[in-house]
Order: sequence, then C-alpha cells, then structure tokens
Amino acid sequence: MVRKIAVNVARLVIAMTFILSGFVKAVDPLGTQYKIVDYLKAMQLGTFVPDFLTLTASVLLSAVEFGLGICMLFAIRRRLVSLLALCMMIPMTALTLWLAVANPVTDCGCFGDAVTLTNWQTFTKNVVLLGCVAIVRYRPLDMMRFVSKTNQWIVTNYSMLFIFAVSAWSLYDLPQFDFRPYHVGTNILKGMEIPEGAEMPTFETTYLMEKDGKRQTFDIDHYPDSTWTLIEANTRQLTKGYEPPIHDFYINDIETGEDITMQLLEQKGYLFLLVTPHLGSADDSQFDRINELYEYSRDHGYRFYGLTASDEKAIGQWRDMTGAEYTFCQSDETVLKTIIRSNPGLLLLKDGTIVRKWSHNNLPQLDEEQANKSLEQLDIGHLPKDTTPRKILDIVLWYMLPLFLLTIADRLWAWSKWMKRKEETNKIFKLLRKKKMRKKIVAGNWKMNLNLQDGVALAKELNEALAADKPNCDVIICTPFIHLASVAQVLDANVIGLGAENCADKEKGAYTGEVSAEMVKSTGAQYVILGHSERRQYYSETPEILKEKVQLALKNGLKVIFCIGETLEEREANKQNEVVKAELEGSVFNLSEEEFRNIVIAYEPIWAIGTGKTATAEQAEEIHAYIRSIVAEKYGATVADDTTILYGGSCKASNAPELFAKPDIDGGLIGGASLKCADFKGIIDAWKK
Ligand SMILES: O=C[C@H](O)COP(=O)(O)O
Repeated sequence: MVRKIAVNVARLVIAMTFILSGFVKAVDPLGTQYKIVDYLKAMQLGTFVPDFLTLTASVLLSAVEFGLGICMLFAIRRRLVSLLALCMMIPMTALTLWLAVANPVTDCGCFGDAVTLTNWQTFTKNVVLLGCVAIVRYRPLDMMRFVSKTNQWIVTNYSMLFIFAVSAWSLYDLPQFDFRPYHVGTNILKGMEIPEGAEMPTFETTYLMEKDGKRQTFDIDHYPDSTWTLIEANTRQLTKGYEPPIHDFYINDIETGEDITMQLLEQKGYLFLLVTPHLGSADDSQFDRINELYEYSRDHGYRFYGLTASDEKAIGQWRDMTGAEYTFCQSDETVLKTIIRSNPGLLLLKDGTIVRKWSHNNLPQLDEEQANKSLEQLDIGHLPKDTTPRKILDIVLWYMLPLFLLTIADRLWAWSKWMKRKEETNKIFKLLRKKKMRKKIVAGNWKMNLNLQDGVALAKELNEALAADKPNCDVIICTPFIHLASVAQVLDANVIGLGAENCADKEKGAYTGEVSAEMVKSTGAQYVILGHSERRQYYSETPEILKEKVQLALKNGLKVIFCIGETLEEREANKQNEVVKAELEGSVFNLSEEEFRNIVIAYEPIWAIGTGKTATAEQAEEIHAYIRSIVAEKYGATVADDTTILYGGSCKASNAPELFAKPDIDGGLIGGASLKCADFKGIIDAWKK
C-alpha cells in the first residue's frame, strides 16, 4: 500500500512537471528555440545548426515533455513511459549539473519565461525528478490507470494534436500567454525603475602589490603604504543586487550613435516600433501592410521607428526590398527577441506603455474609414481586455473537459465491466442481481383442504392483510377447482394471483370429472400447478401426460408452476440431479424459449413434503443452482437468470428467511403453512428481512 502510494505520488509529481514544462515551451516555441541556440553557443556548436533544426527541436521537445507528462498522468504504456522518462532525466540531470558548475547559460529555460530558476535550483529540481522517475521505474505497474488500455490511444492522440496546435498557433501569431517583461500593459519606463532602498550590487577590488621583489595581494581596507608598487587591480562582483524586470532595453540613433531611449519613451503620445531583431531573416511578405501602417502614422503625426540589431547594410537592403521609409534605430538582438516573438513584429506604445503587439501574420488592417480616424478613436489605440481568462477557458473546454468526460465515461464502463465479472463469480453479487432481475414468488397450495366457505374466508383475510401491508414479492394462492371462481371474486388481482392445483390433459369433451385448462382460465385464475409429486405418485401422471397438460395450460394463457423433486431413496442414492433433469426434459424442455418464459419451477424434495423435514438451505441452494445451470444449458444464461425457482417442502416462517436468502432460491411453494393467514404471511414477510 505504502509502496503504491509512493509510486503514484512520484508519478503525479513527474506528470505535473512535464506537462507544465512542455506546455510553457509550446506556448513560446521561439523562446525555446533561442534557449537551444544559447546552449549550442555555450558548447561552441552555435554556427553548425541551422535555424529550422533548432525550431523543430523546440517544437518536438515541448511535445515530448507534454506527451510524457500526459502518459504519466493517465498511466499509459507504464513500462515504456517510465523507461523513456528515465532515459530523459539521466542526461538532463547531468547537463544541469554542468550548467550549475560552469554557468554557461544563466537561465536554464525549463519552464520558458513562466518560472525562472537559477542553475542550482534547476539541478536540484532535476535530482528530485530523477528520484521520482527511479521510484516509478522500479514499480511502473503500480501506477493506477485513469483510462483503460483500449481508450488510451484517444488520450495520447488528442494530447499530441493539442500540443502541436498550441505550438503552431503561437508560431503563427504570438505566444498565447506572455510571461516576458514586455507583455501588453507594461510601461517600459516603470519596468526599468529601481525602487528606492533596493539592494545594490556589491563589488570587491583587490590589489596586487610589489615591494623588494615580493608580491602580495591587499584589499581596500588593508591597502599598504607607498613603499609598495601597484602591479594590478582586480574587481569582481560579489552580489547582483536588485535587477529590474527591464534592465537592458535601449534604443540608439544609428546616425549619431546617441541613446534616445528616454527621449522616445518619455514623450507623450503613440509610438509604433517595428521590431526586427535580424533583418536578414525577417519575413518580408507583409511589407505592404507595414508601409500602410507607417503612412497612417505619418498622416496622423504618430512616431514610427524600425528597431533592429542588424547593421546599416542590412537596413539598406530592407529598404530596397520593401520600400520602407521609416527611420531605423538599433538595439540589442536578445532584447528585441524578448520583446516580441515575431520577426518582424509590431509594437504600439502609448506614453511608454505597450498597448498592442502584433505578429507580422496578424498586423492590423485599416479600411478607409478607420484610416481617417485617430488611434484614440480606434480599438487598437487602447489596451485590449484581458483575454487570459478566456484563453484558459478555451483550454479547459477544448482540451481538459473532453479528456475529463472521456475519463468519466471510461471509468463507468470499466466499473460496469467489473460489476458484471463480480456478478458472475461472486455469490453475493449474484444474489443482488437475482433479487433485482427475477420475480420473487410465494405461492400457496391448499391441496385438498378447506371447504368453499372456509376457503373464501381465508382468501378474503389474506387479501385484506396484504392490502394493508404490501408484500415484497408476488403472492399466489392455488386452490381446489371448486374455490376458484368464488375466490377470484374476493381477491385483488394486483395483490394476489390465483391458480389451480391441476388441469386436464385433454382440451375438452367426454372426460367425466376432469377440468380443462380453458375452464381454469375462465374462472379468473392465472396459474396452474402441474407435476406435483402427489399427482405423479397417486394419480400416475407420467412425463408424457404432464407434457400435454403444460402445452394446454400455456395455450390457454395460464402460467405453469411446474414441480420437480426426488424421493428419499433417490436422494440417498445421490440421484437428485439426474431425477430433476429427467423431469424437466420429460415435460418442459420441449418448449420454445418464449413458452418456457411462462414456467415457474418448484423444486420439492418429496421426502420434505408435509414431513416436517426441510432440506437445509445449502442443500436447496445446491440443487436450485444445478436446476438453473441445466436451464442455462438448454435456453441460455439470460433465460436461466430470469427463471423463478421456488422451494417447497415444510417451508415455514421460521426457515423461509434462510432459504430465501440463497442466490438461487426465488421463493416458496407452500403447502400446510398456506392454510392459515398468519402462517402464510409470515413466510411472505421473509422477503422483507
Ligand atoms: O405444494 C407444496 C408442497 O407440497 C409443500 O407442502 P408442505 O409445505 O406442506 O410441506
């Protein structure tokens, strides 16, 4: 248990880290590309790898991280994914150790610009992650699945589609979430401010001095007298001090070389900055639109500058190529790449605040009417509404919600499958299912007892008792023929069903003393008992005769309570299964499935009928289960599951609960105990226990 918890906690830590790291990289593929280039430069490989390869690597890196995170989260391909994570984390941890020690790149870029870590923090993070990956790799199969194997492909494919779409959209337009210091709404001057009392950087200078051929180093507090000669002074920075979010922004006038940053930013009004870090690789497809915007700004008296890190030659070529008339200024390439992830990209500032940012693919287009209006009158001249909540909602609706719904549907499906399996193997579940599916019946067989008046009185009493206290099962009373019509009058058919104890094996005609199935039906009865052991024994009813009776009963719309059961000798010879099977095969297994659905089976061990000897609940359950299995063999599991099998033989209120609690016992056929209302109701109430 503890081990499982540890594996799953580790797996969630890895998943969340990878997903966050992959997502923020996908949101800003150019930023990740620049970071890759930084690493390559640090390894002296910068010039060998072309831009398209570093950009492809950036997009793939984010997809791999995000994909691994999602696979970890959903426990998809657990062994392979944990191995891949390990293969990724070992070199990553080694690389970040090198970064921490050698410090060739100041920010690792693990989480893009969203979270900035020092190199030692990054190394520590990777050591923790490596530990988690090791735990998961040790026991990958302990990871709990959120979606079943068959649906995992949906999660992986959908996630890959999503992350590539995020990368593509961010590349076409701009990063959908801007974590950099130059996001819309930023006042550049304010971003450059150092608050009062902020920690300042500290430095230490040491002096290498010489006297009489002997050299020694001194600090400022121990600076020696003039007999020493200064050889060399060394200054090193001890602490960084406070660094404002924008600390390296500048704009230089190309012609004069003068820094005009303050002049441009402090001047009130609108300012367009066309940012092109590197003119040689800038996209020139939209130059018409850029020139139109320049003309618009010139017409309305707004300032418009190109800002680049390229030299004058490249600027000249750009002018020749695009017909650009705007003035170019220079700035630092890295700063320009940080300002906007588009080459070129357009910035609109108002009073030093960034109001809008556009990628070259999404430059504003002004129609004639708009071109005549000032920026104050146009939407683009104002800060946009904060679209972050909307973007988050989009991600939730388009990505997280579908996956969540899939997970719920999948879990419900897995749960129903598990329930089904349980029902098939577990007795308690079987019992629950049985009680849900099949009809529970308590039927009384009055046999040759009670005259008409007593019979009607008992029926009335029972009817009233059950109308007042609704039973949890179907109740049937089967009476001698002479009672049927009268009893039918006093019973509420919704509460108590009525049945006969027998019917003829002939349809109609000269059969003195016989009562046909049609006649039974005409009294209002719905059931008939056939095959009772007393009829088989005392009236020589053979399987063939019973077969006829069953056919006629069904033909006349009666449901049949068909009795089977072995004698004591047969039980002692352990032949009970054989006997009941033969009885069913002899009289009812010839029926169609549809006809068989009108049969209620009553298992009555002859040795228990009226003897006071009851089969134990276990004995009864064993043979009931057997009977159900042979019905299943003949008609299939569904019919068998739906068939009601009653127990009969000295069943009383005292033993009924135990018998009825068994999974395959669906009620009772009651003889002696059905002759008194209280006794019979006591058995009926066993279903309430
Ligand atoms: O039809 C009912 C059975 O023969 C059971 O009779 P019994 O409850 O009197 O034993």
